[in-house]
Amino acid sequence: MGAAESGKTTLLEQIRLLYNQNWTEAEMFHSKAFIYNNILQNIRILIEGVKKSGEKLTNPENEPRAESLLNNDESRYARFPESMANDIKSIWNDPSIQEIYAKRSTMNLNDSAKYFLDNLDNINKEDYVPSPKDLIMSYVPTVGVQNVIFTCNNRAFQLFDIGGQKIDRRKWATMYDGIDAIFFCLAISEYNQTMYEDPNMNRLIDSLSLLQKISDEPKFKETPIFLFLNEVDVFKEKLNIFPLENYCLNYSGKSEEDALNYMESLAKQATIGRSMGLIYIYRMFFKIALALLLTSSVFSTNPKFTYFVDKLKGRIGDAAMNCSDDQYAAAHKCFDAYYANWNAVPFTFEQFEKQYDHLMDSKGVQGFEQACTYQDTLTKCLIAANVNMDNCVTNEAFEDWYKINVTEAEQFRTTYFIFDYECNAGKPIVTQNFVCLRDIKRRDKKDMDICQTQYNNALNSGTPFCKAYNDYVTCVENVYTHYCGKQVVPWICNVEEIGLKVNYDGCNNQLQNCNQ
Ligand SMILES: Nc1nc2c(ncn2[C@@H]2O[C@H](COP(=O)(O)OP(=O)(O)OP(=O)(O)O)[C@@H](O)[C@H]2O)c(=O)[nH]1
Ligand SMILES: [Mg+2]
Repeated sequence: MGAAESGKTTLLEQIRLLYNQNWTEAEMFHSKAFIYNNILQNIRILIEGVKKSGEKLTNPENEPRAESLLNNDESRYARFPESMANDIKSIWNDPSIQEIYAKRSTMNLNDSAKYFLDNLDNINKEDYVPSPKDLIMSYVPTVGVQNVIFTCNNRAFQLFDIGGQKIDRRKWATMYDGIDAIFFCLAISEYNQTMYEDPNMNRLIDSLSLLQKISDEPKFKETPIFLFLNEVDVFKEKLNIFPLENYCLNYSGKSEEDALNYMESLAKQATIGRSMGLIYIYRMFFKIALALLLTSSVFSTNPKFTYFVDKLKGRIGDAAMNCSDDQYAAAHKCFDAYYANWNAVPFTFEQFEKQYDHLMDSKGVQGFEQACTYQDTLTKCLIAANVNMDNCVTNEAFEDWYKINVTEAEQFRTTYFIFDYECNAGKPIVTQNFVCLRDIKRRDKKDMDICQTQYNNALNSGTPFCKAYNDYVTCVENVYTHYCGKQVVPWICNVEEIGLKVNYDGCNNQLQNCNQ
């Protein structure tokens, strides 16, 4: 859900790409028609932009061409005649148009204008077939309902996409039954824009009141909302040109981060009264990059990217969270009791590690045994509450409970799994080699840095991520063998692999067998 042009269909298309769902010929045909329409609309907006600024086109020959484009067919959904295509190209390359394009955030210009105008030659060919990237970049207003079915984590999902223009919203209520989760898109970049449908209505205000309406809808009382604060890229670009305080009078922040936090606070206000487990807010930092990257081989092997894709899949998986509010609250209590043992104040991962090291240093192997009793109590508590770490205690849960950022949330959550291993299957190795394993962290700093550097270099030179990670694990194993002996290899191998697998499961069959 979300207002028009907030990115709903873009999100759906990305999901389709992730799950390898091809477009049908009819859809292709439909989108292709809109690409021509997008091109014409965009060049018209640019011409109007030059006019409004009181300027003229730099090349006088372009003036009559521009007039004819403005006065020609209202809209166009097919290839341009040769002469019209040439006119558009000539105008697009006009310095005045390029200058106004540079200031595009002042206009309601579609973000993909440049992409399509630059590619006009190709698009206007008789045998042109839009690429996935073209389809993602185009804006095809959704009329009625689209639906996609895909499988993630062995669960089948049916995702509906509905039109966000005012006229379409009237039909929304007919879809409210049987919905398990809502993806809501809010284009935060629109704070300075008004609606096509209602030129007196600010788009951000409209979007927020729509969000509030959905959040307050009795039928969605128990339905989780995944809120995507979208178009962060455009938002950041705009901030310098249109200061946020001119539009949001009670905003007094200074930085980009302040502005983003402010937007998030508006979204929170609109969803006030929802329990934490029923609203998840994400910032779409990746703009529409996800699908574009997916289709580009340069990026699809980039570890950061594959990691991200996996996270998005995880998030979609979260929609299926078979974790009730009660389980979520019970899990929170289990972790609160666990962390109370550690007395890490302030509650940061660094402080937690300090407390851990202190216990190991002061009490030796007994300290480790003590840490394992905390861990056992925690695990028992989670089992008693029938809580599954995978779909209930996500990184987002840690962020939510402890008001920490995602990096720290990941560190805390990963530590749970590593301790779980160390206090069970890995326990004999840890207790038998305790002092060496404890002290190696300090002694081997330089050797470990070498492993890290080799790993970074491998990635930078294009080694596939899983191979680079595997080589890194081998390197670390060698360091541990050198100081503590071969018997500790299964331990370090497992610790390193768990650290990866908790957050990314794309390498499972490509990592070495740790033999334990
Ligand atoms: N720069 C940028 N553009 C985006 C982003 N998300 C979507 N877009 C573009 O915005 C346009 C509108 O996106 P859609 O996904 O079609 O919008 P919608 O919410 O489905 O709109 P309706 O179907 O009319 O309700 C498309 O041209 C997208 O390529 C983003 O995060 N950043
Ligand atoms: Mg749409």
